[in-house]
Amino acid sequence: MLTLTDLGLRFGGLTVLQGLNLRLRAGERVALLGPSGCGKSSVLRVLAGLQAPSEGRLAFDAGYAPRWGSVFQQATLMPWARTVDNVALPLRLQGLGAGAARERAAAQMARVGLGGFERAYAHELSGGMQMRAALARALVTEPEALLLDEPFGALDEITRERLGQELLARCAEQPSLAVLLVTHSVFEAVSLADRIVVMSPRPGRVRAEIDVASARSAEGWAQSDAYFALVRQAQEALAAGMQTAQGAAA
Ligand SMILES: Nc1ncnc2c1ncn2[C@@H]1O[C@H](COP(=O)(O)OP(=O)(O)OP(=O)(O)O)[C@@H](O)[C@H]1O
Repeated sequence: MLTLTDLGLRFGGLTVLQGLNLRLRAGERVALLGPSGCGKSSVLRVLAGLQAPSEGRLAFDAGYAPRWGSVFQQATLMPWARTVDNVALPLRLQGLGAGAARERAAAQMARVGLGGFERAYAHELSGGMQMRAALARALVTEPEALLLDEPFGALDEITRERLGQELLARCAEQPSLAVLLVTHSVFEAVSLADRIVVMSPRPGRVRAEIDVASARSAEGWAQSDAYFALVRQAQEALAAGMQTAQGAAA
């Protein structure tokens, strides 16, 4: 779907990303894992076109227009608008009429388990429901890929787990949907991703790639030995990156 080659990003004297290479294929879920401040969100902002890279190249494969849906840690719903109008916003921005946009937004809300809450305001929804609304808003334009920046980070453990499983179910329904997920949780990465990209501390580059898809089992994955082996592998890759950085700074 897309390739990032030798991506570099600088803000004044601060080098955030350097020589970062990343490939995302259609239908693939990739988790970006790395220490705080290593530039994970910056990678997403470059992909979403919100941030111009200082160097390197972003190339889309033939046939793919860069159509993204994004969800961030905060649901960022407009507090004065009903949920259906929040979800309909990207369609309205594309020029769709209010009636048609609301109809598609309501259908999308039903798909994420928010049927019946179309007229609710954000303060009437729980944190998990607000995140569902943000997911519906990201999916309402039927994007080819989702950019998820710690979307479940502010939720309680059970809601987080449930929304993760719902995301997997959604991906199974739409097999071509690609997902790039920024997370701090190695458990979440191994639970949800096909491939984990571990970044080094700033300047961020790819330190290790861990293949999850070929080890994943359909049943009881999160209780399996293979799951815990991959969790350990991801933890070790993260820790090794930190040690290298501390060594370099010493
Ligand atoms: N617009 C900006 N101007 C200046 N510095 C910036 C800008 N955007 C990001 N940075 C800096 O780039 C670095 C990486 O930020 P980024 O948010 O991408 O990291 P992250 O890995 O997502 O962090 P976290 O895991 O804590 O969310 C940080 O030091 C941040 O202060």
